[in-house]
Amino acid sequence: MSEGLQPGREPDRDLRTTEVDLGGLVGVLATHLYSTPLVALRELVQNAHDSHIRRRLEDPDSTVRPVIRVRGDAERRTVAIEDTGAGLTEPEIHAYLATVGTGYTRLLREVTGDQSLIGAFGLGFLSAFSVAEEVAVTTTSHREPAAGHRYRSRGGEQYSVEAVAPRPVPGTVVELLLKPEHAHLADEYALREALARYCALLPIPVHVGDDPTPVNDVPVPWRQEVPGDPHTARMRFATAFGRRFEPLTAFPVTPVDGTTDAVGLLWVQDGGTYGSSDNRDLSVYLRGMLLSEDARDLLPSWAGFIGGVIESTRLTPTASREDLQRDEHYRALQQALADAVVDGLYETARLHPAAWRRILARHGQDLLGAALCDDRLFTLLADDVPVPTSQGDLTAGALRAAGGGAVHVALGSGGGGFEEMLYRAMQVPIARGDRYAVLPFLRRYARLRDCRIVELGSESGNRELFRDPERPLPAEEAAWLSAALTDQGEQLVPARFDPPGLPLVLVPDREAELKARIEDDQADARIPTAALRLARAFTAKTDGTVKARLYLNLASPAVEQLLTAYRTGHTGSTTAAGLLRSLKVIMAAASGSSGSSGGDLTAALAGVGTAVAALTAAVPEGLSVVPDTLSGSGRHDALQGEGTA
Ligand SMILES: Nc1ncnc2c1ncn2[C@@H]1O[C@H](COP(=O)(O)OP(=O)(O)OP(=O)(O)O)[C@@H](O)[C@H]1O
Repeated sequence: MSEGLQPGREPDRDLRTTEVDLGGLVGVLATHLYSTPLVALRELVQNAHDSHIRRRLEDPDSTVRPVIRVRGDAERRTVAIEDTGAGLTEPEIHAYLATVGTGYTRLLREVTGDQSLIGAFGLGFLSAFSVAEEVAVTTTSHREPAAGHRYRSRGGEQYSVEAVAPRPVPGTVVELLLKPEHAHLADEYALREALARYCALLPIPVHVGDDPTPVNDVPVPWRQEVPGDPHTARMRFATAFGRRFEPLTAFPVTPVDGTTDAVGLLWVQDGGTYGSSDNRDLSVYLRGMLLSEDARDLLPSWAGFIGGVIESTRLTPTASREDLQRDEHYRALQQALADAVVDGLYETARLHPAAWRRILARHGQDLLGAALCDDRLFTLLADDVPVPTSQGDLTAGALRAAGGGAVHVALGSGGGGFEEMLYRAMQVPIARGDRYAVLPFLRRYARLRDCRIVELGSESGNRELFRDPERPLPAEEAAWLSAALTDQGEQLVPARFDPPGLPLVLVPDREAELKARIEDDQADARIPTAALRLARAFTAKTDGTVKARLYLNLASPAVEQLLTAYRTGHTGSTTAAGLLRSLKVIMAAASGSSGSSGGDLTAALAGVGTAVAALTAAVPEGLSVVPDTLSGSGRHDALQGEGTA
């Protein structure tokens, strides 16, 4: 610790008072405290509101109907905020309006305990100077209805007060002569837009210009006086408030015992969200006044589809009253809002099935991810949320039923590879594991519902697809088949798989594919050097000589017949093998997996013609090239196999 700072020791120096450069301070407060010029209007409307509350507290018998009116005059470049509240006496102008850091409002709240008063810092009025060249406040106090005073100031540092005629009814009008750069604030259309948001929860009607309808005329659904069905009232409010999206449903936020006092409304927004898109939109009000328009961090990060409005007296605003202190109340509210979203979705699923279906269709992708973040949400969504599959969106339950009790998910990115072709032949839908949250969601679903998950494209998934043959093929037969069926870079793998009608399938080696792509000379031009060096260091470890595996289905009648023919020395076996080889090439070309191998398509097509010609060539009476085994049901199956594949 330095010598100058010692705890507990009284300084024995002369105490002097810190000087304040008032001009500088006023300038900073007026110009830099607030992020948008509209905040000045909010502060002045809020003062008008507080003044009405003051009037009610001091003069409970008053019959004056509280009204706030804001007028813009584009030609004169002025905005005026008018109230019929308490007004100010001349000493009050000096003591409160013109004293930075002191206001009457906070005192009044402390004395009366009235929590509907908004002002606290004694700073807000200064914001008028951030948008105005000159400010005039003409006021008549309800205590001295025969006296009028006008405060005037340019810049806020110096001011004058003069006696003027009293206002017809007590109250105040604050007039701003706007700086040229803020002239747009005088546009009444823009004023209406901004004030509708700022004042949505204010209990006193706020009018713009001569409009007889207040900007805040939509009933606030969590206030008791709203008549009719609560859901209708909620939807009405959400529709009026949600600026960017139509609401699909709306549900309440209610105080959580001892934790938060927040009340309000949340809604599910229409408008597609994909994966990580974040359209969270939360406005926070304190004592009826908008504090923050973008308090999205109070909502759970997975709730990109939620909009809402809440109010709470426990949150502490920053002095600019545009943001919130991140204190324990803030954190408690975060938790409460996450619970409110989950409760609301449960309520929607139960009470509003049509809206629930729209939400699932609209936000399925987001909900898949959301379900992973919240256990209760997972339970709600496990059987309802649509999962993108090769056969369109399906629930995990439908996916499982169509997969014979297992959910199938493809890990590859392209889709449409051999797995898909194989499963299409079996009518089994495959979930798109490359889409946001699909794979972890299905893994969790499989654990919850105790069902099998088959991950295609992984080694275990391929093993699941291609089972080992019951008996290994004799080496000599395997060698003959390999020579007859494979092309360069292909490896023959005898196996058993479904459907039995499919005699063989060619599966490209994904790592070899990657290696070929990375080692391609042109990769230099497309991939940054450092990344390419790393990638090549990795692919150097993969062998890459096997570009594709040809799985031969020993459970297929066509293959069985072929082997029988070969074993009996039937002359047609070579022709039949040639046909299968052509089939392989044609299927690989059709499934788009012929890139790295698979043979020449033109040659394969020609091969079909040659085989047909050989099988149908005129032969002497009594000498058949087609043995019985191939002319019966086995042959029929073999042809069917070609057809289905
Ligand atoms: N329209 C008005 N009618 C009557 N009194 C007003 C009006 N506007 C301002 N005042 C008085 O001027 C005081 C200072 O206003 P100012 O906006 O600077 O601070 P505040 O409203 O008290 O607090 P905050 O900075 O939190 O808004 C108020 O407390 C109030 O006593």
